[in-house]
Amino acid sequence: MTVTEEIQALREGIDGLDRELLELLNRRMDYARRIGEIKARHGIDPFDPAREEAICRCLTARNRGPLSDESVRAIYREILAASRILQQPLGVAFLGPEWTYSHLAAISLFGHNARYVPHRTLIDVFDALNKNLAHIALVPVENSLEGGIAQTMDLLYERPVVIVRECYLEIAHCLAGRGGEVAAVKRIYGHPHALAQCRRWVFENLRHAELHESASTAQAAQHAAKDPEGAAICSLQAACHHGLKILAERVEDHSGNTTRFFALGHRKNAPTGHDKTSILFAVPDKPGALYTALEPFARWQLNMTRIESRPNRLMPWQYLFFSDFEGHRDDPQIEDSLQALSERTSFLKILGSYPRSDPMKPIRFDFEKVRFGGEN
Ligand SMILES: C=C(O[C@@H]1C=C(C(=O)O)C=C[C@H]1O)C(=O)O
Repeated sequence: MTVTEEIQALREGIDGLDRELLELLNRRMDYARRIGEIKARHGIDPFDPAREEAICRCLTARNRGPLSDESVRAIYREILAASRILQQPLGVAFLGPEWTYSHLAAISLFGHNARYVPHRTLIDVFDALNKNLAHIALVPVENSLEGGIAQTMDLLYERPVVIVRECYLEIAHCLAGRGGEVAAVKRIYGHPHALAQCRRWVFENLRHAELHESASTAQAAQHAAKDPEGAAICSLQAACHHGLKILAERVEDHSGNTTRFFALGHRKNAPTGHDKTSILFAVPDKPGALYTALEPFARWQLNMTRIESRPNRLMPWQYLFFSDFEGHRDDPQIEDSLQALSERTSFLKILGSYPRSDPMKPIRFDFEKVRFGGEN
């Protein structure tokens, strides 16, 4: 057998499997369409994030390779997106323009087959959800280097929203320009957070360049595309989208730069057995108030994964606490703790229970694939 014949024989195997896969996928879509019809008749929201996460979790648990678990998830992200679109295209509002890290986070959760609508400000993103112009609002919550995103925290306090998903995205910045070399760059465009995250690299490599703040990393790429002597600090995807050349990769000062995002909706999730719950509360101004409020969580051995305070802007010198812990609000121990908490706090808002993601395994976008699609 020649090499060509050998490859041809194996390709026949692949072609046969692809035909079977297509047949199976269409049968799967048919079930989803039928479920969609039942949901439409009964006014049920077509999108069920907890069910989707349960499917992915069950499949990755069964997976014996050679597919990696990340690949199984990536494939199912798109299968689920194609399935959802048969029921109703999912409208996702995010902080634009296109190819911001928020856009990438949204794609990592909902696949390429959704109706993504960029908005100019975080307030507009929340408004899109509250005015029912989108099913989901995708917002950044905290960054591993810079901490909580103040405006998101304030809006979570003010607006009636429910957290339905979380995701951690690795923030990998590049320096991208219209051409030339790093040394020829006279102006650097970047979002203030991105500039701050690359401060040392810029000092060491482009000490004399002027720094220009942009409203987003994607807008920085737009500016760089118009300035022959300029460059942007942005994602590879934003650079490719604006036809920029990658002058340097991974220019952030610390590896492990990760941003956490919330997908907000209106409907409470069912438990998946692997959830996290986020709450927001204020305590009365008296000794031991915070300790007393949290005591039931310790008694039930609930794992608190975050606690962060923000000034309450409606009541000066009072504080709001944002806290996350493992488990679902319907779990008996958490129900009990939340009941006790409501009696010991001056304000309590349960922001939602949602499938838990691992901050140590953030979503990474495939660099090679992006470069292949771009100019470089
Ligand atoms: C088909 C359904 O609707 C949507 C599509 C899903 C799927 O394709 O498996 C899962 C959850 C929902 O977001 C369902 O609720 O089961």
